[in-house]
Amino acid sequence: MSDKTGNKPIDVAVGILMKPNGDVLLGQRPAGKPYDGYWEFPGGKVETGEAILDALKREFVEELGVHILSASQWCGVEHVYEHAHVRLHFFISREWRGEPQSLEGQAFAWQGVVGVSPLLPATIPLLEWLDQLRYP
Ligand SMILES: Nc1nc2c([nH]c(=O)n2[C@H]2C[C@H](O)[C@@H](COP(=O)(O)OP(=O)(O)OP(=O)(O)O)O2)c(=O)[nH]1
Repeated sequence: MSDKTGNKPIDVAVGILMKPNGDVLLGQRPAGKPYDGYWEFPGGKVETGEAILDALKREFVEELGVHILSASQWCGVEHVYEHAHVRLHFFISREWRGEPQSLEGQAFAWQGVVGVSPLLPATIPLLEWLDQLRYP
């Protein structure tokens, strides 16, 4: 659905790398992007004609040098920011190759109970759902 300004949502592929102990990887948005300094799960915009899972894999290679081997689609969240109307497609991956590297100069952190802040507003509700999944 378009928002009240008539803008179509932008699809964003987002990945939650999850270790066997439940720890998940978060990254900090680099300077120059909207909401720089905020924490998020790694990912980025889906390009025209690109499958969402392909976008996820591409973003992880570009940002972190990580090759996602498998990922399952988890949930979708739509959010209207002042800079964009986004439709976030969250995936959970437990299988990847490579250690995350900071290829875009961003900080990242493995977290159990998430303690980094601030988080992107649309991502905040996900944490409670994620904890229900990780710590039933
Ligand atoms: N990666 C990611 N993006 C999120 C999350 N939560 C959330 O609201 N977003 C929003 C912020 C941005 O508006 C959008 C992602 O776009 P982006 O600008 O980071 O994507 P990109 O890396 O493709 O950027 P660029 O090519 O335009 O530089 O999704 C999240 O947890 N992870």
